[in-house]
Amino acid sequence: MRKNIVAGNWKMNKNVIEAQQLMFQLLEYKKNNTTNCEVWIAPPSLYLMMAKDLYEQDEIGVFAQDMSEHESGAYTGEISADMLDSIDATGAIIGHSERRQYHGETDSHCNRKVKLALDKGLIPIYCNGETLEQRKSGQHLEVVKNQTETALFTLTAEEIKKVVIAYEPVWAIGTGETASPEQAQEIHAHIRSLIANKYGKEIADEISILYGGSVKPENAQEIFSQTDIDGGLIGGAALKIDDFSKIIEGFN
Ligand SMILES: O=C(CO)COP(=O)(O)O
Repeated sequence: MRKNIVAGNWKMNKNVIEAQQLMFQLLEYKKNNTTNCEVWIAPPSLYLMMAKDLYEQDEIGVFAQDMSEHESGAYTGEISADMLDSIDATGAIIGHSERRQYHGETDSHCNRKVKLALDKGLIPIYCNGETLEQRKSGQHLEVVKNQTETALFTLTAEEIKKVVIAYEPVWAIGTGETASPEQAQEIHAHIRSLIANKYGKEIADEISILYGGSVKPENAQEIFSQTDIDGGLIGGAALKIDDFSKIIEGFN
């Protein structure tokens, strides 16, 4: 079902004490405030069980930042869908541009990961988005189309409904440069229409599409107010409770 979501991708930040502190702060915030969106976090995988123990009532969704394309076995360093399921994780981010850039991840890998996640009842947050070069040369719509089709269009209608998509233009990640609300809206509408063409409008209207890339307390509200933007995947500004809570309030 299409819902409003603010998700924090902590990336490779925070030691265990700092992570625990931020998890506590978020829980306190959730207990004391009514939020008009779901609140999810993706801490480093080392801390996922700690988050699950703390959020006893599933107040906050707990996501891995990545997940293996293999089911089990000799894959040193990897975490499987089955393992995430066994700790009752909510889901996993899949295909983040940093995984693509530094770890050679492709949309074919993403396709396998998304399927494995869905098979275990995990929510995949599938990330796509163009580079600066691709945008400058006017290829952004085509790039996002190819990414979306390769990674997701082998899914059934029932499966794709459960996927959350995060459009994250690479040039806006960690750079302080945000896509304008209009630029983001254009791509979000594009993604939704691709899904509508393949699966029908009813299905497309059920899918949450998040924007990621330098979302801050100052710009969250305007971004979230766009028709096809259902929330944000937040990096740097998810690391401080004050900033993250103000972004959540972008939905108030
Ligand atoms: O990559 C991101 C979230 O996954 C966005 O990061 P920033 O919010 O730091 O730009």
